[in-house]
Amino acid sequence: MAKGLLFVISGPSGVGKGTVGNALREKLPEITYSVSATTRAPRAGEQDGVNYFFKTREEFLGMIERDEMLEYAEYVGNFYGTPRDFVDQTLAQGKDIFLEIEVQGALKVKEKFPEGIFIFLLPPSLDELKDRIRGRGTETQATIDHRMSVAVDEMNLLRHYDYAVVNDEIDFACKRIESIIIAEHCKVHP
Ligand SMILES: Nc1nc2c(ncn2[C@@H]2O[C@H](COP(=O)(O)OP(=O)(O)O)[C@@H](O)[C@H]2O)c(=O)[nH]1
Ligand SMILES: Nc1ncnc2c1ncn2[C@@H]1O[C@H](COP(=O)(O)OP(=O)(O)O)[C@@H](O)[C@H]1O
Repeated sequence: MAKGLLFVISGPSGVGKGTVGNALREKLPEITYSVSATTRAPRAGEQDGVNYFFKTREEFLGMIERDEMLEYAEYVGNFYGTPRDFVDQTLAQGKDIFLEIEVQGALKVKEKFPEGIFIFLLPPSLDELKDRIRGRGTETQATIDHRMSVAVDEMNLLRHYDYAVVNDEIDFACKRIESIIIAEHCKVHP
């Protein structure tokens, strides 16, 4: 059986990875998403095992030590990582897997899975990005400033990606990603 394809959707905080990811899941329910582990505190409405596996720092470090992470990154004071087994099992079953992760982690995945398809989600502008992070209302001013400075550094890494998708309108961004998925499956040499 042919292995599935690994897609990584990355980009700065607040660009709309979660929003576009949710819209994509609604349109394409057959898509399998990896659930990350994190040491960040759950936000209102987030569920353990659905949005993230919420871990203590000790538990997370244990997973790293046991080599259970495909990649992990420290991002704005918390750890985030992709459990390796689920990704391997999904691909072995011939299914595609989607990772929605920040930029450092995406580049680590690229070292291990150079055949992966790396999609960078871009904001229409930096001002719009700041408005989106602020509008979400989940971050303090200090965290917003920190996330914005990280965002500028992250955008400089666009050249390592295969595709750039501007998230101007959620529907348009989804269409672009769907088109990429279709095109990748039509490749003669995937
Ligand atoms: N490297 C890495 N980044 C992740 C992982 N899971 C989530 N992230 C990223 O970590 C960043 C912060 O996530 P979060 O605190 O949920 O905030 P939000 O995505 O900006 O709402 C985002 O860019 C996520 O895409 C992971 O497993 N590995
Ligand atoms: N295309 C879009 N147009 C307008 N607002 C958007 C768009 N995509 C996302 N947003 C808003 O921007 C904020 C950040 O989106 P989110 O999905 O949480 O980003 P990320 O997961 O990349 O951090 C949310 O309030 C979301 O509703």
